[in-house]
Amino acid sequence: MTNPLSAADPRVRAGIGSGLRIGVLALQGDFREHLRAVEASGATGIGVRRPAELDGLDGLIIPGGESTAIDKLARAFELADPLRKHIAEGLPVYGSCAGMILLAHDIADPATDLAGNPQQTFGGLDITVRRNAFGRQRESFETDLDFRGLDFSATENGVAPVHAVFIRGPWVERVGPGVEVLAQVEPADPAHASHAADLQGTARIVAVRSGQLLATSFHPEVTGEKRVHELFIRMIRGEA
Ligand SMILES: NC(=O)CC[C@H](N)C(=O)O
Repeated sequence: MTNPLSAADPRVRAGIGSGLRIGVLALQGDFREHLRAVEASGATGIGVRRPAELDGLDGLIIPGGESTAIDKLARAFELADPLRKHIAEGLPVYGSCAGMILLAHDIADPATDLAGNPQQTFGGLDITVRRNAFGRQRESFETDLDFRGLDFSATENGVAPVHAVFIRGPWVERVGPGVEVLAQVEPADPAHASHAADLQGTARIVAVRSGQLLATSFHPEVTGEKRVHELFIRMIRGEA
């Protein structure tokens, strides 16, 4: 439980991320949008392409994009193993979409390369994800979600509505012990269908947290939604 910052708190005036160094893995995908969101919070945003750039970070964001490409590039740039080490040592990490896939322990349907080797992840989050899960016909859609822990004015883990944009996003098929579910897409009531996802009547998990790791299937960085990055910053600060 956290207390909302009072208006007198210098962090409110300076931006809640002020004084933090937050890296964004900048190999492929929409890292520029995340860097913008980080800078908007008052933190210093650092594009990470080399292992040495992981040192001294307060947190790291793995952006949306293509998880197979980010995996290959991370290995080619010799970032994958140092990143696994930092995650194991407790570096706070937020992954959106492809970033969620890269934080997952398991992929239900991993892509394989030409030699038949399955794509790899950095891991850290005890979840199984399914890629491109929301149906072939209309893989991208928008919907409103109830997101736990975003209403910082509430005393207990306040739920707040979030407008979420999904772009060929994954869903979470399994959560291990200690993984908290923060948001799900509910099957649309056909009378009030607000999204095109074919959920076959089953709610699907699209946001999770475990310790210092946060992941969403959707992209707050493209809608100007600041509260998910704010939650991540509060996690870094030990306030959420
Ligand atoms: N917008 C995204 O990040 C899409 C993720 C992509 N479908 C993947 O498997 O990596």
